[in-house]
Amino acid sequence: MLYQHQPHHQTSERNMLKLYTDLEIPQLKITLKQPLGLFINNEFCPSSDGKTIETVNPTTGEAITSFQAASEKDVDKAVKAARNAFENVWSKTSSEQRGIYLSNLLKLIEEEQDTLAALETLDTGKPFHSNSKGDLTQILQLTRYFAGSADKFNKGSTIPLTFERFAYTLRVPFGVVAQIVPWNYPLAMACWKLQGALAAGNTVIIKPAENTSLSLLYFSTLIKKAGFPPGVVNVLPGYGSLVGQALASHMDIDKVSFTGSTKIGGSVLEASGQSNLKDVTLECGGKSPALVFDDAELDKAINWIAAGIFYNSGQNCTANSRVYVQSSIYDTFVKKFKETAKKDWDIAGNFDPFDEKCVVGPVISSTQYDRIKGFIELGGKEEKLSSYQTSEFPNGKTKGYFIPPTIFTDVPQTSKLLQEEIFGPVVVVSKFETYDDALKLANDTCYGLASAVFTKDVKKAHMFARDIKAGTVWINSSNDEDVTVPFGGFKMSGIGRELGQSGVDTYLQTKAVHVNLSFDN
Ligand SMILES: NC(=O)C1=CN([C@@H]2O[C@H](COP(=O)(O)OP(=O)(O)OC[C@H]3O[C@@H](n4cnc5c(N)ncnc54)[C@H](O)[C@@H]3O)[C@@H](O)[C@H]2O)C=CC1
Ligand code: BAL
Repeated sequence: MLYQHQPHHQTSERNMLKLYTDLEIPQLKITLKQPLGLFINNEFCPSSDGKTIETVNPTTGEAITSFQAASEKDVDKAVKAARNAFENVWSKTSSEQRGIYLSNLLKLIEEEQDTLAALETLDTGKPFHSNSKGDLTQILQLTRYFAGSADKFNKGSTIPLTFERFAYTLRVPFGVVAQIVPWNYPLAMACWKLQGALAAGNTVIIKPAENTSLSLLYFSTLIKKAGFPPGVVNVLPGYGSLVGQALASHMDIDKVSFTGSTKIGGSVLEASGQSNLKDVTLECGGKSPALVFDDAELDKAINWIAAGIFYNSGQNCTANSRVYVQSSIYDTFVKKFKETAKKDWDIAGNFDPFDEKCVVGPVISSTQYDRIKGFIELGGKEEKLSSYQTSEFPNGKTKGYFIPPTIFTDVPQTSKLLQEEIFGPVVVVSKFETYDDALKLANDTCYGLASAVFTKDVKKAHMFARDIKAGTVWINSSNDEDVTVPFGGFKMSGIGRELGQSGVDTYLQTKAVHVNLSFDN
């Protein structure tokens, strides 16, 4: 690497002024100029108080570089830029032209996809070939979709009232939108939100997670190259408790969209209520069930379920982290599930996520590593549960945050491991007898993000789709998203929907216009 190691959270004169650094990713022979500043009005700038945040490579536990961390003053500056761009430029730009800017962006993402994917792997540890490139494929699909939607989803309707009166509705953007995104899919989650908001005609201030800001900062250079006018997109890296909180509380922001933990989602909602009642979209946590009935195609079900929990090291809000299996096939399922986990998802001593053979990378941070390890220890030592790990913890062999896929079996419904979101490669398996039994267990959670059912019985599958309280239901698959399909949660998993037409609708509000043709009254 060309970067210099900096001790954690150090603020120095040199950092204060540093707006770019050269990064080299030797495995892919990629060298890039990494922006490190706040992106406001299409320029990278230092933070007002000179604070920086160091970002760590989870594969090695070592620092990559430090970037500027926004202050409250910078939030105000970005809001002013976004407000000015909305009122004077973007609200007067045609929807067709917005689509053209998004199409320009699509072309640039296509050209730079390997660099963006490489940055994602460097900063998150997710395997380059099996994960980061997949994230970029999805980003290209959704950018294409939203570019095409800019002049299509903003149509209102006409409502006849009486002979001399009618009304029509306009679908108009909110104005200035704040977006707060997490670290599990840093660029993909940003693009789920950003492209939809831009297609709808809003200007945006987007905050990446403090531990994964590099890809979005690099992406900002493409925003400028694509021709978006200054102030339409502003990227504010910084701490959630400061920048995220300031955005959620800001009096001149019209909408906030957040993805992350249910706890912080609640505080974003509260901040809106305590400030200007800005519109709120939340994508929060999950503890998604997968049900396997005795008539399921067992091997296929196991492949889907293993991918649905171990992909991205289990750091998926929709991960099928609770598996319920009908008792008559339970033992066979458990045996085969362990075999599949070992065969397809073992870390296997591979600690380089740029290597094609690496399918399970490290988890994002030492904090998450300790948290997930804590759950595994709790399951074994306190709850005395049976478990299987595809291999030992690789202590001493790497400084990265690698956690071997772990399966807990015969887990009671009351177990903490079954009730709480672990957000790692850890799954609990339990048995059920009847459909009613299984449904009750599946719905016994405060979350309602996603669910999966495996059966050849069409009636049972659709009954489950009807009865489960979750925003997504997969029948004979799991975690296979599509950018054209709406996504979001029931219960404490969130408010609102993203992707598909909902991904634009969520950034539009309805204005009703009443027309009176009579001159008499
Ligand atoms: N639903 C999902 O996709 C995600 C869920 N999580 C869950 O959250 C757990 C903890 O992870 P964290 O990184 O702590 O998640 P988090 O909810 O704190 O972070 C998500 C985003 O919110 C921002 N944020 C933090 N505090 C804020 C505040 N007071 N106001 C506004 N924004 C704020 C962060 O900077 C980040 O950009 C994970 O173990 C997992 O269970 C985490 C990331 C993504
Ligand atoms: N698959 C993207 C949403 C999530 O799992 O966090």
